[in-house]
Amino acid sequence: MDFVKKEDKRLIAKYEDLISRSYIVHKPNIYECHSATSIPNFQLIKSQLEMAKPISIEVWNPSGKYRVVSTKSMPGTRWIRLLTDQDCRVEICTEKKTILSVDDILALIGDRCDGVIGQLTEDWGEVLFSALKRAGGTAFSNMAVGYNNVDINAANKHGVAVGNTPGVLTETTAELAASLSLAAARRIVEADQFMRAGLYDGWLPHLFVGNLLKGQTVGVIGAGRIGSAYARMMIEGFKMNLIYYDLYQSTRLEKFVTAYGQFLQANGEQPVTWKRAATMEDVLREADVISLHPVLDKTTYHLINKDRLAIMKKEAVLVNASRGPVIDEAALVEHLKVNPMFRVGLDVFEDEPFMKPGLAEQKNAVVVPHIASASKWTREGMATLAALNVLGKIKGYPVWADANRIEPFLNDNSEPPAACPSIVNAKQLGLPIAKL
Ligand SMILES: NC(=O)C1=CN([C@@H]2O[C@H](COP(=O)(O)OP(=O)(O)OC[C@H]3O[C@@H](n4cnc5c(N)ncnc54)[C@H](O)[C@@H]3O)[C@@H](O)[C@H]2O)C=CC1
Ligand SMILES: O=C(O)C(=O)CO
Repeated sequence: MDFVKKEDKRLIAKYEDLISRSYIVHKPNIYECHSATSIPNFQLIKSQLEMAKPISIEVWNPSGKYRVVSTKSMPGTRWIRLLTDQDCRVEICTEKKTILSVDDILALIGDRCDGVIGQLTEDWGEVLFSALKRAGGTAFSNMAVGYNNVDINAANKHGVAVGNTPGVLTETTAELAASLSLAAARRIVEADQFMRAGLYDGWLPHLFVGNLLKGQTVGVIGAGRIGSAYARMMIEGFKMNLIYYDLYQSTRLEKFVTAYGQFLQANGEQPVTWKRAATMEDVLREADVISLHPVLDKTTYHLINKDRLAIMKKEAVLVNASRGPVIDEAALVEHLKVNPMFRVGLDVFEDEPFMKPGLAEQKNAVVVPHIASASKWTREGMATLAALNVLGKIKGYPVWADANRIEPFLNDNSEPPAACPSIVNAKQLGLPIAKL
């Protein structure tokens, strides 16, 4: 008997026949090689295994018919069970490095792969989609709602369905944007640092004076799922008035504000109001707190630039929990330097994981590492939706007709519908749509 470390799995995959004949057995941390001497070229195989720079993986249901790769370990186990129950062999990359390169992912795809669950940090373009197609794959899903890291044209060219994970992260992300709004408006992080530094020596009238939100105007740019949920939180929670800018009218949001305003008035309070702005500049000029929630594409790249920062109120709060490049971050750093009362709350950065020079030193910036969707329920749900997107395509299921109504897929107590929850290029690929 001999042993090969589990990290050597990538090359082991080349010797699947040995594994299938039980010469090599999966154990939690190692591969146990039985009857080593009877395996032809065992020493050669072993030295190749030792020389290679392997991609370490963990395997579930090794005998599964369909090979599904996840480029990262994801929260929860339901997503794994849903795949293994449907005859999938699941390989999860356990490599220590945070961001996998295209070469790393090519190695994971290998010669035969039915589908991949990937992450927003990865560059999914021509190279990876052509490799996936060559390996027999037809399905990819981002574990994210945003898919600006994916070249949809390349996916279409190679007939690969691209999934994303809408809805399950709407409230969680909006709550983080609301947290950043409050933290910036009330200078929470600055005050925390002051306290921990032992500088507090008694209450003072001027100590960490910030902005009151009640009765002020909240501006939302991109009033889709998350932008609308954020708007409701700020309106309902802090009785702010709304001004929003989106390419489309958000009728549901407008109706909500109207009804809530009527409720407040009926209770003898000042009603809240809403306005759909004709231009983004109107939002920037009028709002006291502005939160960015559009998709990242050509139309929203550097949406907030030097000129647009200049028209915002000097004491405004700007929040970004969408994508970093929506703001010209270098221009923002300069703006923060000369406008100490202007504050920002940032979850995302232009050159993630880096910040532009100077940003970390600005006290009027609250910065967190892209955690807006980071609640347990949401992250487990994202993993489930991503897995079901890939599974559904592999099994030939239709695409769910309304990606905004994904609750049936998230119920732990029942089996999910036989459908792909959200495939963004379903139309281009001519995929069938499920009846709800
Ligand atoms: N920081 C984080 O962890 C997270 C970030 N996100 C980001 O938030 C984005 C939005 O997510 P959802 O609300 O679910 O998407 P959504 O599709 O419901 O909303 C996006 C909205 O942006 C609008 N829009 C597009 N182009 C625009 C433009 N040029 N000007 C103004 N509005 C424009 C769309 O009309 C749509 O209403 C995602 O694409 C993703 O990049 C999402 C979840 C978590
Ligand atoms: O879903 C997304 O788009 C994220 O940024 C992470 O939740």
